[in-house]
Amino acid sequence: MASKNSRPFVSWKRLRKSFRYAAEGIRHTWKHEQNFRIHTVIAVLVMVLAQVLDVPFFEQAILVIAVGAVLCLELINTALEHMVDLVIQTFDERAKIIKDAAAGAVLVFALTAAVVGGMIFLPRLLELFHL
Ligand SMILES: Nc1ncnc2c1ncn2[C@@H]1O[C@H](COP(=O)(O)OP(=O)(O)OP(=O)(O)O)[C@@H](O)[C@H]1O
Repeated sequence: MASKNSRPFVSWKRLRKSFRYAAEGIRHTWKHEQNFRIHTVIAVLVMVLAQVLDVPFFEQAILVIAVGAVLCLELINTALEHMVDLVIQTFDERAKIIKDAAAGAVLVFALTAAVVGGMIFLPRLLELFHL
């Protein structure tokens, strides 16, 4: 029997497979979760606006982290929703708490990202429109 230790340090086949499965998870979430689609479109618009307003590189990096984290939380929220549905098919107060808390985590970080976006964009937009 081949032991785990005899595996190569990097198996390109396994690496390709793990990327494929991750892409399938993202595709599934895009297809079935409206909030993920909305956040993805907002993420793209935020990065386009950052280019248009010539936001400095470091602040763009902060924006990338903020929008990326929102999308990651959406994916984790979707995973949790499915896990709960797999384990509990009836109404259960604990299932409600798990789903609501996970949704709350997405909301908290989405609001945090919105504040970060406001801090970066608002002064530039006000200056642009001479306000
Ligand atoms: N098994 C359950 N027991 C108790 N409450 C549940 C259960 N499943 C869902 N809920 C409640 O219904 C809400 C919506 O759950 P649902 O699984 O439909 O997720 P969703 O947020 O609507 O996701 P989607 O975007 O896929 O529609 C949850 O946040 C939770 O309050």
